[in-house]
Amino acid sequence: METAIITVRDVRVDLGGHTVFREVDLTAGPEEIVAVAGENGAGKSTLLRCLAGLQTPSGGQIRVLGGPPADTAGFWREVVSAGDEPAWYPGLSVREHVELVLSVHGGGRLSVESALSAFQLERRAELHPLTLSTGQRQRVSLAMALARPSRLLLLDEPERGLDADFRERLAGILREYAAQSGTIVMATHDIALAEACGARLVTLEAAR
Ligand SMILES: Nc1ncnc2c1ncn2[C@@H]1O[C@H](COP(=O)(O)OP(=O)(O)OP(=O)(O)O)[C@@H](O)[C@H]1O
Repeated sequence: METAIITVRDVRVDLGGHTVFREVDLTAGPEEIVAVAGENGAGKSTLLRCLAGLQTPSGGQIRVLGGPPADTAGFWREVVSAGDEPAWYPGLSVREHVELVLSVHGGGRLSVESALSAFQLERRAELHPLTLSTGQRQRVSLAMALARPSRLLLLDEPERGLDADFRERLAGILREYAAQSGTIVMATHDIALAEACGARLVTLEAAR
């Protein structure tokens, strides 16, 4: 029987005195990519925060990797979350940012060189991320997320800032991650990317 990596049952989130969404159900298994679509404000980022243990639901149940999601070191050894632009370390190049992730979380998935190559960053490797374009910085952020070993990727609008060619390339990278027993849940406004990934599309409806 397939082991669920994520189970969301009848979840509701209230924020600032308003219900963001209610009655949300979601499951994701190994080798599965789930794309969460929905209008601005539907709660896609909020749902990802719940899956990351960074937001407690107001009702319902969430299990991630067999237990409630928890913002703990053990949890983050298996889970990678990439959304808002990370805080770039002063004085560290693109290459050193990737090296830093691998030195903290362990290597084994992608080498520094293969991560730089997969994300077409070789010619920018010695620069500081803040000297790169928006899309190039997004590629660094994704390279850091994909280089280290993990079982679950939580991606908030991974397409942000990426050109059409690179979105196509990203679809292949994400498919490969899933094919290696990974699970991905991503919030996206790019249905073509979701389809190119072979993702199961789930549309989140904002509470009215
Ligand atoms: N800390 C907070 N306090 C009050 N309301 C919040 C808070 N965080 C989010 N919200 C509200 O929750 C709703 C959902 O926000 P969220 O960012 O999850 O939407 P989204 O679907 O990711 O939107 P987008 O497509 O624009 O990225 C919004 O109406 C937002 O204003």
